[in-house]
Amino acid sequence: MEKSRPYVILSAATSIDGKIATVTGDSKLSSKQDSIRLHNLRSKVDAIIVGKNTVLIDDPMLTVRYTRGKNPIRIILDSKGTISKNSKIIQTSNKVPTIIAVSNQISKSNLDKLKKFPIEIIVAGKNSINIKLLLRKLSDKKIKSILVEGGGTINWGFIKYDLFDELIITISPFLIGGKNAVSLIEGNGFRKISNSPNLRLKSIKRLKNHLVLNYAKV
Ligand SMILES: NC(=O)C1=CN([C@@H]2O[C@H](COP(=O)(O)OP(=O)(O)OC[C@H]3O[C@@H](n4cnc5c(N)ncnc54)[C@H](OP(=O)(O)O)[C@@H]3O)[C@@H](O)[C@H]2O)C=CC1
Ligand SMILES: Nc1nc(O)c(N)c(N[C@@H]2O[C@H](COP(=O)(O)O)[C@@H](O)[C@H]2O)n1
Repeated sequence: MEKSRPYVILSAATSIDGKIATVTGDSKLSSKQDSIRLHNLRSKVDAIIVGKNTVLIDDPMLTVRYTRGKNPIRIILDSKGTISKNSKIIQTSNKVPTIIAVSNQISKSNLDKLKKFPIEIIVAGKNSINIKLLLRKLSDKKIKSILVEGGGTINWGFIKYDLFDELIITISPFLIGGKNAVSLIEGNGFRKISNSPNLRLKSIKRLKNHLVLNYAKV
């Protein structure tokens, strides 16, 4: 692992067929027990990252609620700074530390809108967000551990550049199907299995009908 970036854990709940949301964006795959596990994990990391589609579709809080513990910093990857001011993330930015990562593509008007809220804006990249550069900037801010909570497009962004250390996937007892449903990993994917990162199964935990798989990069 490079020293210049935080420790990165990719986290998601999938159906048995590897989807993280249906075609309509329904994504509640975890059980209550698994959500408690997730919130416990959230309380142990310095920051959570999600993509802008996840904010648009889920309107998440990304806080610790099902257990006691500190809220991590919330980081949204949103090149053009299009996040809605009505989103829970923006509306609670006075209570939970929040960073919006943008690129040079952001318009002045979007930047001005974001600057009205108590959020930090980090510019990292010319077009899309340069994740490697962003991680370096987060490292400079003493952020040592990050939980990446999707969606599929963001997951691919971390996987394709080999910018993660661990993978924690809950396999939920559902079958979703549909070529337009969101997969754990979107994007172009690898052309050969030999291009995949090598993963070592660290643990399997059974939570009734859910299985929590924890893989580490070899
Ligand atoms: N079951 C689960 O565990 C989870 C399910 N989900 C589900 O996933 C779905 C959303 O996933 P998805 O549509 O893939 O979108 P994402 O949430 O992954 O967001 C993708 C967007 O992030 C922006 N982005 C900024 N920088 C980058 C970068 N370097 N690499 C990739 N993307 C970047 C892009 O928009 P731009 O170019 O404009 O910046 C891109 O379109 C939702 O339905 C949600 O419910 C999400 C998380 C967990
Ligand atoms: N681990 C996991 N299981 C699921 O079933 C999920 N739907 C998700 N989604 C991620 O968690 C966010 C919601 O967080 P809040 O409950 O609003 O705090 C969601 O936006 C995804 O990032 N994860």
